[in-house]
Amino acid sequence: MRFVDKLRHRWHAADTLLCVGLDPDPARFPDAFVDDPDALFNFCARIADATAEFACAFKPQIAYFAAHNTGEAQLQRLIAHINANHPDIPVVLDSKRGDIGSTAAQYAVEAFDRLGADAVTLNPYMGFDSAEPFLQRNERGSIFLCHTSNPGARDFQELTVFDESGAGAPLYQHVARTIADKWNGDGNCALVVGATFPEELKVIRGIVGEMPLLIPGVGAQGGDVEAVVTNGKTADGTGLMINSSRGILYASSGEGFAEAAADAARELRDRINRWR
Ligand SMILES: O=c1ccn([C@@H]2O[C@H](COP(=O)(O)O)[C@@H](O)[C@H]2O)c(=O)[nH]1
Repeated sequence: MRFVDKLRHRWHAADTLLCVGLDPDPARFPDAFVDDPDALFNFCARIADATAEFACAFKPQIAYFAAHNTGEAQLQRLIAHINANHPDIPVVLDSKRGDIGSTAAQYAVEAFDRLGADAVTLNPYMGFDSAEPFLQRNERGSIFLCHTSNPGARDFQELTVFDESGAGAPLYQHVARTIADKWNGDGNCALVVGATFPEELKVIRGIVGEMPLLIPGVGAQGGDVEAVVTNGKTADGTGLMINSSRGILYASSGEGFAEAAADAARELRDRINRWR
């Protein structure tokens, strides 16, 4: 099934807009994982199984795996585990790729063929030819950075740029408009918008119509759930993958870590649904 269809189906079937982020940091694992060579996989698989009923998507962040010798093999195994055991839940690989076309083609193979992700996060900075190898895989999702959640997002993303007609607008709005109008011919695009910028989120929703938005920044980064849902939802009360990673993964460092993660996921799912 196409990524966008899988996501839409999941929003409605499970009544959730929560994306569970998988950012495994061994320094924060419960003691039971200390001597486990497959700790990244085992920890994340337990979290995924415990939180699946509350999730519209899972988002593994590649850096937390690639930082370790056997990490990418464990990531591959984790995505295979999710695809086998939770086939209705799309996997978004957060790798923020972007390079010249020939190299981008290899990154597309990495994300979709080797790792088996349904969608991937991409940096649009290098332009259309850098995105094309991903866009051509139109059964998969291409999720472009638009307005990120970090304080430094302002450094470039809010600078005024001028298009060919001479009209000026902040760069993030130009990115949103270009992707919605020119890159999304197959309906397989989505955007990353930080929860920490709810006013900008409202503007972006106005530009992109029903396009799915991946929203990191609630939980540990302090984004406000009410503002995110109110400003970002579509007319039918969906349109969002609201991500929380550390707030769910490390809800407890004790033996009951998976149950604590499930409680945190349920609580956030419910808090999101209150404002839909
Ligand atoms: O603008 C962005 C884009 C991506 N991220 C990623 O999302 C998660 C957030 O983790 P929390 O623990 O919920 O803060 C993480 O993987 C980031 O790399 C982002 O935060 N902001």
